[in-house]
Amino acid sequence: MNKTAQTGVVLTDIRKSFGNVDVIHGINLTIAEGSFVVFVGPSGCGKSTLLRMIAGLEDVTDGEIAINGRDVTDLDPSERGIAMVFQSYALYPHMSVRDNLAFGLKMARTKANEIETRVNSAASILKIDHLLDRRPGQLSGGQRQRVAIGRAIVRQPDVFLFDEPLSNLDAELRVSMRIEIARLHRELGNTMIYVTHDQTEAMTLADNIVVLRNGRVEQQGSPREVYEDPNNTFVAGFIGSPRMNLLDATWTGQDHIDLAGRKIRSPLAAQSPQEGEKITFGIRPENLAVTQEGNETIPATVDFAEYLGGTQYLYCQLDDGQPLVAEYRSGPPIETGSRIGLSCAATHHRIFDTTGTRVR
Ligand SMILES: Nc1ncnc2c1ncn2[C@@H]1O[C@H](COP(=O)(O)OP(=O)(O)OP(=O)(O)O)[C@@H](O)[C@H]1O
Repeated sequence: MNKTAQTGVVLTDIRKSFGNVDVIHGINLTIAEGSFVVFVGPSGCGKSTLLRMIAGLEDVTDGEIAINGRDVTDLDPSERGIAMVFQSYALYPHMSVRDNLAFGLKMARTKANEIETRVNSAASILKIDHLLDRRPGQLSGGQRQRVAIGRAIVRQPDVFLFDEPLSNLDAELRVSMRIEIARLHRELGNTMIYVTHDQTEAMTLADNIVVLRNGRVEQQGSPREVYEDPNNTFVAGFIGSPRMNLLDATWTGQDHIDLAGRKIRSPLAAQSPQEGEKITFGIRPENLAVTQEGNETIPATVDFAEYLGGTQYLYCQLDDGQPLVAEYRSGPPIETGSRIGLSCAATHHRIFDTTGTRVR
């Protein structure tokens, strides 16, 4: 299909090099109109570079970017129908909030009454009406970030781009601003593309997550898909906190694996590894059942029991020395140093081959 006939944001074989260093290696992505997409990945994986190329703040070395059916690859940022919110707020300190909100519209020669309508509407959506006459220096961090978002709203863009907008805020404010941004998306319904290295932010905001590593897409899917059905050990280990346990094990055939000297039944689908083949056995902390040590369970020693009130994270060691985290919710707290037994239903087993690719 012709890429420019599609709505939303379509990236076709996007590449980026800085000098002779290739940082984005041919990314193809379709971001549906009206969706909230989050780019996540470790530091340096190319999240911001990709966002800045969509914004037009960075040239693409090769490939095409289309927004709502228009090829914008070579257009200036102001011609793309986007508005970007930066981590640093980028407000003008000598101007009032009202003038900060209005500035871009004035530059674009928007009529005064139209500016007033849009500024008042954005201020009302963001609940900053009472702050319009203040200067940025007289605002809290959270209020400044609202003004920065307001400046994007008044431009009525097709696509909002957020580059780690909450990372300068303290933990509590980050949570409340996260809820605000989710509300904003529901109210406005625009396409939003959001960059963060915080996978909790990604999970809670996104309807679609793009997991990046070294300038490549490792997986794109709903939060549930990337959490429940990671393509590989990288995604499995990156999404989720505490992360999925990824343990060395051996496929022993006849629907069994050997983990730390214990045989576990784990029926494998069509792509079974060879008998005796090494595999990586993945299991989320919350899917481990903690009981007393016994024949039917995997024995472990609790190195550290973290008590969080409603739940406990048990940092354990299997008898072959492999570390593992188990989440424990029922029963009285377990003490550091305890011996426990672990079990897990086969539906929660995730099996990866030696290349890290998921086989089940
Ligand atoms: N102007 C530049 N010149 C040279 N290399 C750059 C430039 N900008 C970014 N890079 C490199 O490109 C790669 C991707 O950087 P980018 O900022 O996109 O990563 P990121 O995933 O956003 O990281 P972070 O989470 O740390 O912000 C990094 O290796 C970085 O060093």
